[in-house]
Amino acid sequence: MEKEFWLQRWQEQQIGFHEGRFNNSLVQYWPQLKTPKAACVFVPLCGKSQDMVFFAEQGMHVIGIELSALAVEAFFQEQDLTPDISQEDELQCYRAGPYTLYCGDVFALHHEHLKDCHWVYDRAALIALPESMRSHYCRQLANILPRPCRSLVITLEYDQGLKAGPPFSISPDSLSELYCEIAEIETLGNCTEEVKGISAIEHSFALTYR
Ligand SMILES: C[S@@+](CC[C@H](N)C(=O)[O-])C[C@H]1O[C@@H](n2cnc3c(N)ncnc32)[C@H](O)[C@@H]1O
Repeated sequence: MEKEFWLQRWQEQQIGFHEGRFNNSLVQYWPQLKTPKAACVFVPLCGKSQDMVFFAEQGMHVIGIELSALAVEAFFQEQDLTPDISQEDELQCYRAGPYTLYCGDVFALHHEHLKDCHWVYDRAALIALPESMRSHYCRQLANILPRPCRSLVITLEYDQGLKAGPPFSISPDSLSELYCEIAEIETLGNCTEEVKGISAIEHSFALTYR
């Protein structure tokens, strides 16, 4: 999607993707990744997701990247935190408590930003991107993340003929095509979800980056 599309969604508060509570699959499957205390988790395309609070409550440091300053500022406001704001090249960095949120394009991040992040949480990030951007996104993460690195990835699968994305439908086969050369993929489970009034399957995967 064009950046303008997302900035406008936030401007108009068309944020139906925002759950406002911890994601059920996150709560169910994250413990299986056995993250050590005080680890650092990267949340790409983070919006103002409450899931970042889930990680902070477990003693983790959270690094997020989000295009919209409205989303980043709303997140800190809702957490009652006043961030320090600095400019780092093309990115604005907001820091307060256990959160470091970069405002800008995920493709502007580099290794230095994530050097301590051995964990990743991708909910509504990969599936927010059109097909033309997906492999670029997966390769970008693979290039900038340290090793070892594990990721919880949550996708939605539904009949794309019934509704246009985002969110885009990504089946386990498509996920495997995107990541087979980048990571070992373990299927964790699935459940049914409603997306734009139609039935979808939410799939959860644990990736171990090669
Ligand atoms: C579907 S929302 C999901 C937000 C969050 N992960 C959640 O679960 O609520 C996708 C988010 O990605 C952001 N986004 C889209 N393209 C981006 C890019 N190239 N770099 C950084 N953020 C981006 C959008 O502004 C939007 O907030």
